[in-house]
Amino acid sequence: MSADTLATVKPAVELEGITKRFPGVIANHDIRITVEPGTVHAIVGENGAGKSTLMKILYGMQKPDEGTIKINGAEVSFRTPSDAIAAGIGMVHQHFMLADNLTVVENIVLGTRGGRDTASARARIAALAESHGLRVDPGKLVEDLGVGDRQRVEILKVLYRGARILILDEPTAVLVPQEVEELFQNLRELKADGLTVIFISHKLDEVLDIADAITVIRRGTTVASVNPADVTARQLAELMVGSELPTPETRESTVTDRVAFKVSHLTMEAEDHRPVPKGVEISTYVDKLREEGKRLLLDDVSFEIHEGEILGIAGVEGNGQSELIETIMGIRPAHGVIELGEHDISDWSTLRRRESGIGYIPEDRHRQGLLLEASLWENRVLGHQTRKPARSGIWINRRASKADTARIVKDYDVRTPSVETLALALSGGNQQKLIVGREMSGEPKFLIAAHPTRGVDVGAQAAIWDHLREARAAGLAVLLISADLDELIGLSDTLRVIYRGRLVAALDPSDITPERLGGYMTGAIADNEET
Ligand SMILES: Nc1ncnc2c1ncn2[C@@H]1O[C@H](COP(=O)(O)OP(=O)(O)OP(=O)(O)O)[C@@H](O)[C@H]1O
Repeated sequence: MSADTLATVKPAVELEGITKRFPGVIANHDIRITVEPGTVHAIVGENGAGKSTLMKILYGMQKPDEGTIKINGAEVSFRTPSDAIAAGIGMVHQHFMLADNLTVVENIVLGTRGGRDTASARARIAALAESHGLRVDPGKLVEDLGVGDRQRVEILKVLYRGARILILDEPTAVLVPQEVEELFQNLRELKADGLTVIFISHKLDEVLDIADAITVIRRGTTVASVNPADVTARQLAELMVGSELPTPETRESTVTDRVAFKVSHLTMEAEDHRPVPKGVEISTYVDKLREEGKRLLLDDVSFEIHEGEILGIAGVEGNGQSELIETIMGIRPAHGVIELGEHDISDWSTLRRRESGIGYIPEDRHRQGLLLEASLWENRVLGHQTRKPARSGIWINRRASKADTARIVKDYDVRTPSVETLALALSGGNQQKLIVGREMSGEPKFLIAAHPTRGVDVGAQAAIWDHLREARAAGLAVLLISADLDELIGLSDTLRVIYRGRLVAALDPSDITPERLGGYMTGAIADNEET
């Protein structure tokens, strides 16, 4: 673009003096951001800094109390997301909103006028995909697509609705390094085509890699707008938190020889669960299932975790991680044996498993982790009703529960006006900190940590890692499942990879790079062991 045309081009988005108040909290205060067209503009900030609120305002989901929004120089006032879409804004959510049982084309046209898979719809999608370099097979069922492809479908979906300004909410949280590189390539092409991308992320090195401009939000207000060429990731993190950060400690093994948790030959069929016929060995039965060509969601999974050990399981989402966790928690049946310490717990109820010392940080904090309509202290008690501090005789001890919630709020730096606040009023990262605090407070013997720091900022992430390391040093056994490869490599004592329901590799975390790990996860590097 030449200097003459630049002078006449209006900013794609101008936010001027945006303020949004909730009871007891000012989520946004006098926010000022200018996003130039044809750029990737990153917005970074701690948990609860106000990023989501701001994006909801820009996407018409919430109304600001004060301030103006201009799109391409014209002032707008959105009442609903449809208004924002009509103005050329598209939102790609972190959790994909696709129907698994429909094809790529059907998903893209769903909900648009016409809304059917017609030849002209197909032609338009093919043209969009071609011109923006968004490679994906239009006739495939979404359930057969990998995570990176699904994200491309989400991007195509908003482009199909005419978006010229795309908001991406933590788009790399679910991707392996190779997919991140592909996404960035896609974003560069979109930018070259004159589209504008607003990119929300906690991963500062990625932000520095892809963004043309970065705005830092702290405690609801814009504190800095920086050029990525002028800052390091560390300086950016310090701008975000307003103080200096701790450095990661060196690894010291705390692994003992006492087995805390063990699973043997866990196998789950895609079809309905049927019991293993009497007198038949599980491994013989599994071989038979394989011979019959049955699709296995878990395929003969065996491992043990010692006291003081963190076992990390890497894998692209959808390769059996959820099934594994659900089986261990007693939510979904599978063949095989599960042991906690001395006990065979395969037939125990979920409640009994929890009461016997299994802690669980679930992967979906909204569906499994929190009652959003309940207060923080009530959420503290959730799933721990029968134990201290909740239980006092047959009653729930409110005073003790509230005091313990206040302790968690302090120890885990949960940003909230009070323990009476409803969970839904907390930012995503602060909800996560509350769950981690609650599950660690139950003093579990064995902890399932599924994406324990998803959506939390660098400061809170370091704090959660410290808590996990401390508990491990005190003898806790942890099963860590995470899409954050640095987290997996940094925390795990032992690392396995799950691919199509099978544990395919046993790796030494001190001797692996995220890129090689990504290779195992996508099947590009084959098994390094047979069982
Ligand atoms: N509906 C609501 N009611 C009350 N308070 C709210 C509501 N939505 C957000 N808040 C508060 O506004 C503040 C900003 O939250 P927001 O979700 O915008 O933060 P964020 O920067 O997106 O955080 P994260 O990185 O954790 O997702 C927080 O203190 C949050 O508790």
